[in-house]
Amino acid sequence: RPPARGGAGIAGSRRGSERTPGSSHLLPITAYFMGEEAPEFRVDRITLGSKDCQENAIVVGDKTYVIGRTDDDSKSSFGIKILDKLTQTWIVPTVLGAQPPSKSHSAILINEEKILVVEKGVSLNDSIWFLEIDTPFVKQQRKIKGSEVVSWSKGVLGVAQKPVVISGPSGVGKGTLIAKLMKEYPSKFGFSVSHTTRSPRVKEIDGVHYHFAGRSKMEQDISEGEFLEFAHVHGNLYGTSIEAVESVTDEGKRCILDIDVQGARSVRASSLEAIFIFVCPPSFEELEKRLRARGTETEEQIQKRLRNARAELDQSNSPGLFDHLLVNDNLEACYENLKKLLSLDDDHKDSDGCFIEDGKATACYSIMSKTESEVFLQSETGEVVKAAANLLAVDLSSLTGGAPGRTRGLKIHSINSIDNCLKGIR
Ligand SMILES: Nc1ncnc2c1ncn2[C@@H]1O[C@H](COP(=O)(O)OP(=O)(O)OP(=O)(O)O)[C@@H](O)[C@H]1O
Ligand SMILES: Nc1nc2c(ncn2[C@@H]2O[C@H](COP(=O)(O)O)[C@@H](O)[C@H]2O)c(=O)[nH]1
Repeated sequence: RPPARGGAGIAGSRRGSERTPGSSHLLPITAYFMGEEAPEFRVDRITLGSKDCQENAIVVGDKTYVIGRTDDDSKSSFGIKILDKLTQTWIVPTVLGAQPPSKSHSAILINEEKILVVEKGVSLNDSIWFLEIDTPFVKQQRKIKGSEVVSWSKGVLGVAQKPVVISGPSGVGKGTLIAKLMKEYPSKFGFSVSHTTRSPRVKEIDGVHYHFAGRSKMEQDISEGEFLEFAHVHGNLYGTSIEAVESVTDEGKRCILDIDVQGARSVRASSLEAIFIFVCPPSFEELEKRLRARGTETEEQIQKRLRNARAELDQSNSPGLFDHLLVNDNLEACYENLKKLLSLDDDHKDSDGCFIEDGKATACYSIMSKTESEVFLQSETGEVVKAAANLLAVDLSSLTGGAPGRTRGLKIHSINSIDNCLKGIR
């Protein structure tokens, strides 16, 4: 809200079956059917076995994941089915996460947790996806739902600066400080727009200050793993959707979260690496004065917020929770201190780790082979292999995140010749 505004718990598969290292491999579904007896499998409108790889079957232990494409009248989408070899049954899993564009693709098993899917006919930036089949998030969701789950996660080149979590009691000036920061550095920082069940204040805009949401829809989205954190604050439900944070980061900006202490605790416990700042008032009396002067709450609400403020101030010293405490006495002085804190954190300098000049150009790569940490992609645009960009290596050694957000830390570089590529494989 700059400055209007601001959980608990991110979300992990049953994996009973044994897997022999090296037993996983990629094969066309047709080959699978030819080689082994399989139960009847009817998928309406999945294109099977074409040269364009509109479907793949990937064997992981006792399961075969079939990633296909279904077309209905208006659009095509991915269809995923799992063949359980032990029970000889087909399972249709719940598929979480935004799915790839679904044109045509190639796929390969990266490890027992995820499958790399490379889309063709879209920009390189949009072409790399992971289908998570047994990551901690998928395991957790499987437990919650009591049924089979898989989840998409988009691969993003490079790493971003750590998000900044700002907490502190209501009325201390978090929103005011954030608004100053966003005004001075509009291209550097982006605000994580939270969801809340509270009613909008005058001048608050849906989608800008908050996503104002109905409780049942918000609770459903939380149960489906869409939230990084959520909390009941001053009688309402507030939460940070994963999309709120990822969309800021996708724009190349550093994400600022204005959330309460419970939310900060949840983010600390999540996989999101962030900087945590607690903003204190110079005194309790001054806090009360600011809350009243803002004039946005009823007397009853002010009393509730002040009661909660005492508890939040008590928790500001919780070991390992906040990295920095800032006292907001004089606004300008506090803002300067905030800026100092943020520029000190340069351990994650902006870098996209990408050596490809134009990630926006349409790409048509398919998976050629893989080593321990790299996957080699070959361009299908025609020309022979001599052009550098015809062969790409995707370095998967430093991936971070994953479903239910993005998989970041991809590095892609071009390979000069097929010989270099083969050397990598040998
Ligand atoms: N250093 C300061 N000195 C005096 N007033 C301040 C100072 N900082 C902020 N204020 C004022 O205090 C009021 C509360 O500030 P703000 O709305 O930014 O608080 P907040 O921490 O974001 O509250 P909430 O958690 O309820 O969203 C505002 O009217 C703001 O103008
Ligand atoms: N845990 C979360 N807390 C949040 C979130 N968004 C805002 N907040 C906090 O709520 C209070 C009240 O905000 P207000 O706009 O009603 O005054 C404040 O402390 C915010 O920091 C959220 O997504 N998660």
